[in-house]
Amino acid sequence: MSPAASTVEPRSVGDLLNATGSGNALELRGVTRMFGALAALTDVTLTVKPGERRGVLGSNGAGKTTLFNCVTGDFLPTSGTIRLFGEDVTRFPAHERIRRGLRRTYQISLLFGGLTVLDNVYLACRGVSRGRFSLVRPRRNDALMQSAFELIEAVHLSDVAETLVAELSYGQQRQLEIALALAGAPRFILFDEPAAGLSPTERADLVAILTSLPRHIGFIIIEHDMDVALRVAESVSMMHNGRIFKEGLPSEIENDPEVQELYLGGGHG
Ligand SMILES: Nc1ncnc2c1ncn2[C@@H]1O[C@H](COP(=O)(O)OP(=O)(O)OP(=O)(O)O)[C@@H](O)[C@H]1O
Repeated sequence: MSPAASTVEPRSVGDLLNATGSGNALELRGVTRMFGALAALTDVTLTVKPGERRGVLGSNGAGKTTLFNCVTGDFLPTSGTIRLFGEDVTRFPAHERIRRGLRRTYQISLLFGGLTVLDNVYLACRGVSRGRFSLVRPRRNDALMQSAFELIEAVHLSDVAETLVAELSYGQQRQLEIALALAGAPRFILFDEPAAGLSPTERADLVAILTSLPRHIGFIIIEHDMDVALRVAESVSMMHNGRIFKEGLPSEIENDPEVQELYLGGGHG
């Protein structure tokens, strides 16, 4: 089964609405997150349609990672609501959101360095499958193993499938993280600065991988590299001081004087 062919049964009326194209994949309404007296997010409202590819840009401390943490359930918002495919998941634990097709990558690597690329991806596929506690040794024609090979190919790592992760380049490890996020028929992925620390060649490879993802998988990409974000995203939300202050097409954002002043001027690290 290829990632493009993956399907998830509808779980709710919201899912059924989305099947006809009238719902949103992700919807935040008035989301605020306080850390003591500090407002990391203030009244954030954001909607992303199924299959849409959204860039979220902003200077250091703008609230981008906190936004992701609220969507994944790593943090609960102080106020506001979060809906995933029409369902209110605001108070759901992270694993319930994963069950509904949400995935994320992290800025920090979470890979098993002592295992091969194939083992890492196979375990990710196994972890989100029904038989995840089986101790039976996998065969190469096992359906999950086939899925693992397809995901490895989708992130351009077929040549190093049997290589230990600790021996991969940094860029290859970031590509592997994308494969892990693709395991188990995701419907929406949050990419947290996937281009950070990559060489120009690796960035070009990353752009090719992200633009080739199956069209039904929507995503948000947080990126400091404006060039990567604007090439991958179809729409962009700009954040500053915990608020979304502008949304538009990549071409509109790129040429916006306020964005240029705030993002390309000072404050961007
Ligand atoms: N766990 C936390 N405890 C206290 N303050 C936090 C916590 N997480 C984030 N913050 C604060 O919330 C604000 C937003 O941080 P956040 O990490 O979301 O920004 P960001 O846009 O992702 O920044 P960067 O681009 O540097 O990763 C910052 O002022 C940060 O110091």
